[in-house]
Amino acid sequence: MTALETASVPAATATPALACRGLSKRYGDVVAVEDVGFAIAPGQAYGLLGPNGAGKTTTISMLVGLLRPDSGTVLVGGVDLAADPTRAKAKIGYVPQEIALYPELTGRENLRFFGRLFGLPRRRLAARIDEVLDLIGLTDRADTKLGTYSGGMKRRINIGAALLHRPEVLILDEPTVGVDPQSRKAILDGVERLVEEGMALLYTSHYMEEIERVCERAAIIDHGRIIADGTRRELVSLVGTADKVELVLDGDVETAFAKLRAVEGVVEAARTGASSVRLIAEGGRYLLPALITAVEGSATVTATQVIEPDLEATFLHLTGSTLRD
Ligand SMILES: Nc1ncnc2c1ncn2[C@@H]1O[C@H](COP(=O)(O)OP(=O)(O)OP(=O)(O)O)[C@@H](O)[C@H]1O
Repeated sequence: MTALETASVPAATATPALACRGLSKRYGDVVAVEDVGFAIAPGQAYGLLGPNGAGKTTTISMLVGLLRPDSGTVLVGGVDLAADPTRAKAKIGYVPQEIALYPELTGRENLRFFGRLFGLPRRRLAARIDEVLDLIGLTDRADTKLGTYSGGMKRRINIGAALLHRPEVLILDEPTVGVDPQSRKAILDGVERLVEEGMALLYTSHYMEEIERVCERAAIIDHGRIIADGTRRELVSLVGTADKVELVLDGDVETAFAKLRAVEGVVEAARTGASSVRLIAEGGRYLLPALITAVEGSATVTATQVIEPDLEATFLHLTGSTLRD
């Protein structure tokens, strides 16, 4: 079961770790972000899912105080970012897409450098670096030069740097783009651990599998606007409850196809090959026995696949384009 499926709605009374309302930003004629708003409770992971250019990075830049919004407000742990930027920013750990680290220093030395920048006292910092290295799974490589690290390991050090000052909110902008599978796993595992420990997380990605795994709730963002938000269940229900059912048949496929089309619940049917058909069916996963029975006497079903609606399907449904366009 994914995080999105087990979501619980946070108590309305809790102060959100991060909240924004009415955020908008234009670049000349380009509306990069328009009227974006959401709230993330402590211990909750919130996803921003959208294709490249949807406005995710612009949104984040406004949330972390790097870009002044044309309009809208940002509250970090109840602190207004515009009114008290120092206190608000101290609660945020931000990991940008670009990696900015020192290749001649070791992983540990890079973390020490960033810790000193944050003004963390030397003794507390050493212990905190050990904790962070454990969390990002790089204790073993901590004392080798960063220049020898893979892209994914560098990204993990970048995440570690953002965690040193124990932020209340972690903001990750496409953290797994271009990283190796081992680092991807380490990043996702580490992030899940942090959320379990009570950190609020904002996670942007155009990989819907990651959003589904990590985030309780998500917003689908396209052309700068949030076009839908909610739990996975709420989001996919926008597509309807129909499943895609693919069958491979052996026998008189033409007759079997005609019989399948007539089964109650089948809303669409297409031949996808000499012996294969694709059906769109309400509750398709429960309809399989009826489909198999329906073709008896004409053909036998030799393989089946049921594809339930996912966030990708939701995105396609809402925007008419795929996430990876
Ligand atoms: N500095 C800028 N000047 C002009 N236009 C910009 C600028 N930054 C972003 N844009 C435009 O604003 C829109 C949103 O861009 P943004 O980078 O926020 O999208 P994104 O979802 O983060 O995509 P990506 O993952 O590719 O960064 C795009 O149309 C982009 O071209």
